Amino acid sequence: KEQLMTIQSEALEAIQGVGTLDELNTLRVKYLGKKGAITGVMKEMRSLSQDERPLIGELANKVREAVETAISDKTAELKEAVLKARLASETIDITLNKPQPLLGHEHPLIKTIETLEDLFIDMGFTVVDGPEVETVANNFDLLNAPADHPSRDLTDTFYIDEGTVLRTQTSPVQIRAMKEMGAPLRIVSSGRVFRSDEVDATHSPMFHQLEGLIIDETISMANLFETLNIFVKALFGDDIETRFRPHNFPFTEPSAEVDVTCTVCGGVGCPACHNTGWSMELLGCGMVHPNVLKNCGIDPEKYSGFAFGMGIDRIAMIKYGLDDIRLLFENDQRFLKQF
Ligand SMILES: Cc1ccc(OCc2nc(C(=O)N[C@H]3CCS(=O)(=O)C3)cs2)cc1
Repeated sequence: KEQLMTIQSEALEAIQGVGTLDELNTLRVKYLGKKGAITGVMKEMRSLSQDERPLIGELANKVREAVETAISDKTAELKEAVLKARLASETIDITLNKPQPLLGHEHPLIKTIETLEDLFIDMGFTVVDGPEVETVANNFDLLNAPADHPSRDLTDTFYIDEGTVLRTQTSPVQIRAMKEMGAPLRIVSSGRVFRSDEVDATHSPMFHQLEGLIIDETISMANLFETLNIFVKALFGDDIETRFRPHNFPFTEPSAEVDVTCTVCGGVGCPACHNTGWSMELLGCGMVHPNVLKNCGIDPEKYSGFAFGMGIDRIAMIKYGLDDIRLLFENDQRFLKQF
């Protein structure tokens, strides 16, 4: 009797103390197995008297049940603990903010080109494109540039060979369109142009230009002024004014350079416009020179037209308040991701 009670208290205490299912299994074998402690006592029952045997047998079963219950409870407890530990380690907090995918940004120059082209498309122009490597004829001769015109010099123009250049303006695209499509015509062309200028905060050997050209039977200087006025107000806002100063270009006569009131101070004068109140020479324009019409097979007696050109990089710099044109070409992510 004492043996059984000792076995029970040892077993129950040992079961309480185990940490893992393996240890618990070892205890189950130790107490309940074929060679276990309780089985051992049962075997010694033969030595007991007739009247003692049933008593001890009953007690032994009670001890076995107590140990089995304790083991199954502990098994459940340990399994529960294992499950809880596993759930804790595998918990995913869905409210954590995951790193956002890097989104692409449209380059400020592309945004400006798209804005400008959309404005002219809304005014009835068609966008045309052309090669960046051009013939001297399309880039100078057919544009009525005299043979000794300074713009032809190596200081201004990149030559591929004697008859081939990197275009210095997008005008050759308009020349090609005039030769291929004839009049009437309403086109804009934009793209990269190349000038072997000095490089500084406002000059780059490669920059971007947008040019427009209208040719029809009754085109006048008034149409030109109004078209550019509407364009400038659409781009910079209604209270921006334009000023046309006489100028001359080989490909237009008469010609004008266009100033617009400073987009920073609205015209009262500020550091951005050197206190003049004006953004100078934002674009140039003029009536297409009759020689240019003739060079492209269009009768200047029947047709007239106007043309204009602007530096897109310059407009982007004004629109986004940039002070160095090179920011547009360096591809510095810190700059680009702001747009
Ligand atoms: C057949 C054809 C006939 C005429 C043409 O005249 C295009 C024109 N461009 C300008 C002009 O001032 N352009 C400059 C503005 C700033 S810039 O980017 O440096 C170039 C005036 S008239 C074009 C094509």
